[in-house]
Amino acid sequence: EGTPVQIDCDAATVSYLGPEGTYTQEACEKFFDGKGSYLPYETVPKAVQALTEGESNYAVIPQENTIGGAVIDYVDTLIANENVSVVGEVELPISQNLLVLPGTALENIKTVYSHKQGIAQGKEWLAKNLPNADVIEASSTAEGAKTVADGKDKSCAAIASAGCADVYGLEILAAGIQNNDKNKTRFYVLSKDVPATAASDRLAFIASGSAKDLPKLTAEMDKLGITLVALHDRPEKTELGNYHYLIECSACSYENYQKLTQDSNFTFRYLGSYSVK
Ligand SMILES: O=C(O)C(=O)Cc1ccccc1
Repeated sequence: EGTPVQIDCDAATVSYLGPEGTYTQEACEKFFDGKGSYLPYETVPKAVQALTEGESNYAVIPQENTIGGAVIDYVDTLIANENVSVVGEVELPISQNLLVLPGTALENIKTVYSHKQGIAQGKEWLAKNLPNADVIEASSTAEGAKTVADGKDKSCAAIASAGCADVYGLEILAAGIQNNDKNKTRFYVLSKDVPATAASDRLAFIASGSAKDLPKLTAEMDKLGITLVALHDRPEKTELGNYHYLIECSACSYENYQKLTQDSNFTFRYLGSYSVK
């Protein structure tokens, strides 16, 4: 029942947060089986803009991390781009590393670069091992690694993937420095296609309106046997107490989603029904 997600990996042109070596690139390769072509962009909004303007036919964006939580800027990007749908999800285990120029010792390091999520994930390790280092936010983990490589300054290090060591000619000074061994990031695969409705692993939508209407919605979900997987609130920017709720569920048919929308004070935007890789 309903339209399923259809993806031709060979024909996929995928925009993502670059440069080469980001975790998002790993997510792209996992989802599209290493097929298709990948176009790196400086920021997530630019990668999504590439999709909406037709430079790519998919965009992959980080959405939530075990340690850092929702990447709120990227949730906002999804909310702001009203004509994109979610066609897939990737869950990627994340292991963080401290990358340096070859021959750098821990004592040399004064500055550490990473993406906001990489900084959150390495926080405990940094507090213990480099308590006096300045931590500087980069647009991505790979951008931080590239900054260290290009700068040729042995007082600098980056928190990034092991793959970035190869890409940028850096050395792994410490491996597995994330605070938690179960560290994972969830990524969304976006498209401009009409959202699929056939039953799948997950179903996502945005409910916009007042917080006071949320208990009724979740009670209704419970009654229909729908499992809540994640719920993120972002301000609707109208008045305090009004939100866009990004809601992801499992065990939810499109028919049951439609039941939720009936007789509710929220405004709904359906994002799609899709599988998790
Ligand atoms: O900066 C990256 O490599 C990203 O893809 C964003 C990110 C950063 C840290 C963990 C997961 C995703």
